[in-house]
Amino acid sequence: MATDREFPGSQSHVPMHGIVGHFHLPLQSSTGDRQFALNVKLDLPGRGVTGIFGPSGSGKTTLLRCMAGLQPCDNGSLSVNGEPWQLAHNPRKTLAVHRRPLGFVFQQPSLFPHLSAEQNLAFARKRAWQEVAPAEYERVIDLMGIEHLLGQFPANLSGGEQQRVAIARALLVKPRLLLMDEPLASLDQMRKREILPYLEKLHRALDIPIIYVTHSVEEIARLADHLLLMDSGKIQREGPAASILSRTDFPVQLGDDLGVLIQARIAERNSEWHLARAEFDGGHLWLRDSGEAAGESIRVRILARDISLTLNEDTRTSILNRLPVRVQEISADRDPAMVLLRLQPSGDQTMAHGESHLIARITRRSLQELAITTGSELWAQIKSVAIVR
Ligand SMILES: Nc1ncnc2c1ncn2[C@@H]1O[C@H](COP(=O)(O)OP(=O)(O)OP(=O)(O)O)[C@@H](O)[C@H]1O
Repeated sequence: MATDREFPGSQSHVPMHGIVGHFHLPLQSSTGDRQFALNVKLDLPGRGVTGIFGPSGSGKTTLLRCMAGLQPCDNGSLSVNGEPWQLAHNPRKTLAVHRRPLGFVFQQPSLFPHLSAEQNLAFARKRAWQEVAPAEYERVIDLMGIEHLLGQFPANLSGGEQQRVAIARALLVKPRLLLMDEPLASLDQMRKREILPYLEKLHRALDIPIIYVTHSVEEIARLADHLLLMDSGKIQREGPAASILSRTDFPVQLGDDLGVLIQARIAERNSEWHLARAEFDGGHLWLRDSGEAAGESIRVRILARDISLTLNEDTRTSILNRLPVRVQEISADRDPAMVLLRLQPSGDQTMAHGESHLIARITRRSLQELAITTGSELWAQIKSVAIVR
C-alpha cells in the first residue's frame, strides 16, 4: 500500500513560502459597454485548501485563469512555494501556461470522449512534471475510488464519476498547485454528496496548495482552511475559513446557511446511545456517533437557525445540547423580522476565554419579549450539530 509520502503532490521538501503575487487586470466586454478590473494582492498559505467565494462576476474564475497563465496579465506576478512563475513586465521570467506545474479541474470534467478513463489518465501521466511511479498511480486511483471505472468510456460514467476521473487526471500531472473552479457545480445534490468525501480525502492526502472556487457555503465549511472573499474584482476579506464564516457580518447574504464552524475533539463515544461527546473551547456537544475515534479532531457546524434561546435551562426538552451563554453582541439581520446574536459560552470559567462562539437568529419580537440585551445570561438550545470534517 502506498503511503501519503509517495503520493504525487506530497512534496514535503518544498519550502513553504505560500502563494504570493498580485494581478491588476482591466477587462473590457467585447461591446465595450462594461468594464471589469481584477485588482488583487495574494499572500495565501502554501498548503491546505483556500476557498474563493463571492458573487457571480466578482472575478473568481479570472483570478484562477491569471494564476494558471490562461489569462495573460503582463503586470502580474506569482510565486508558488518559493518557485517564481511570473514576474511583472518580464516575459522572459514568466512561465507560459503549459510550463506551469499545476493541475486544473473545471466545472465540466472535459475528459476525452474517445478514450477510456484509463487512457485519459495515461495521457495525463505522460505529460507529468516528474515520473509517476506505479505506487503513486495506484494511490491516486485509490484516493478517488475509480479502480472499477478505469475500463469505461466517459459517456458511460455519471457526472460525479467523470469528475473523480478528471481530478485523478489533474493529480497525475504531479502538480505543485491544484486549481479547482466550481468542480461540483454541474452535479446534482446527490452526486455532490457522493463526491465531497473524496475531496475531503484529497485535502488530507495532499501537501500542495489547492485553490477552490465555489458558490457553496457547505463546500467551504467542509473543505476550506483559508477563505478569500471577492467582490467586484477585489479581495473583500481573507483569513482562516472558520473565523470568517463564523461572523455575524459575513458580507455575503447567507440566509439559512449562516452559522459557525467550531474546532472540537471527540472526548468519548457512547455505544449504548450511538452518540459521541465532543469538547470544544466553550463546552461540550453531543453528536451522532459517526465513527470518529476518541481524541480525533473534528470540525462541526452549527447553523444560526438551529439555535433557540431560553432564559433558564429547560431540562424537559428532547434537545440534548444546551449551553449557558452570554450575549456578546446583537446586530440587525437583513430580514427586518429577525436579529442576530453573537453568544459566548459561559458555563465554565476556564472556558470563558475560548475563541469559539455561537450565532443565533431569533425574531425581533422574541428579543423584546425576553428582554434580551448585550450581557444577558441565557441558555442556548442547539437543535442540530453537523460534523463537517
Ligand atoms: N476575457 C474577458 N473579456 C472581458 N471581460 C471578461 C473576460 N473574462 C471575464 N470577464 C468579465 O470579468 C468579470 C468577472 O468574471 P469571472 O468569470 O471571473 O467572475 P466569477 O466570479 O468567476 O463569476 P461566476 O461565479 O459567475 O463564475 C465578469 O464581469 C466578466 O464578464
